Amino acid sequence: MMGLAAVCARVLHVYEIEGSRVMALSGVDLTIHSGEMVALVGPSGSGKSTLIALLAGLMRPSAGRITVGAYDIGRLSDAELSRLRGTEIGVVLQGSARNLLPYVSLYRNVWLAQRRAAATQGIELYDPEEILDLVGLHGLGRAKPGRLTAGQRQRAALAVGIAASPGLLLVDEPTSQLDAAGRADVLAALRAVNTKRDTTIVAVTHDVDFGSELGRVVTIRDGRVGAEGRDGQDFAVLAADGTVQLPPEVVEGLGPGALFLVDHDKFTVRLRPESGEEPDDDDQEES
Ligand SMILES: Nc1ncnc2c1ncn2[C@@H]1O[C@H](COP(=O)(O)OP(=O)(O)OP(=O)(O)O)[C@@H](O)[C@H]1O
Repeated sequence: MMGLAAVCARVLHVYEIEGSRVMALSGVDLTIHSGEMVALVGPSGSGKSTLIALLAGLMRPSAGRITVGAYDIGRLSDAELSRLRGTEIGVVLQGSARNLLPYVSLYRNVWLAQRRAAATQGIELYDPEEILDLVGLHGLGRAKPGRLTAGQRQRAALAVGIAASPGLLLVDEPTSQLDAAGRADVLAALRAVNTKRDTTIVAVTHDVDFGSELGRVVTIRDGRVGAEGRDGQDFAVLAADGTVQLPPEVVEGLGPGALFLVDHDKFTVRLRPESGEEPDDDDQEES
């Protein structure tokens, strides 16, 4: 299946527990293109898991819109969401054990995950051995999860996640508790899935180095898209309501109340020069 795009538009999510409300997401605007690999990073409690659960259709947003491919997640029934998760959207939960049945072989784990998709017409299924090869577990089809290293188990969890050839693969903390070699193997497996199957991949991670290896790094801060990293550079992101978050250290450096010059003709914004600072050529032209 072709990679699925995912679009979040002004997404809000509120949890209600015992009469109190927690605003977990407060206006997420994010477009993930078909075939992209994206890391979601950010401080604990910033809303990453909430966002991935919404993309997986495990919950519906309190407000705003989430589309995955042609599906509007907020408008689907529970049964439709459940079907989507077993087929077009693959989900790998945090902790490989939660994705694997311990008492059957890897081959059987992948095969069982394919059963539901097999009943849905038009989905191309690969042989479980081929899927295990893709994530670097060649020859381990007969092994049970308990015999594997932590890194191999995580890749087996990925194999189960892609068993039904999803267009979007969502992975929560794929490298937690892995050593450097295990992390490199998981990265290679994700890259193989992305390039050979064109699967769109979104991974939540606390591991910033791993995240930057995926290419596009989206920082979630206080329930919103706080920043983006691409090719080693950091970018601030304009939200649909016109706000831009800056990293806390930049806010501290500039000081609250710092002014930005808005050029309405050029649709540009830049930091107002300090008084006494030489204006640049542009400023002279304009004055
Ligand atoms: N089921 C829930 N009920 C109530 N509040 C919740 C629930 N799940 C998350 N929250 C709250 O929503 C906010 C966002 O949590 P979330 O788990 O999405 O953040 P996170 O960035 O994934 O954090 P972590 O990196 O620690 O996993 C936090 O304030 C959290 O306490």
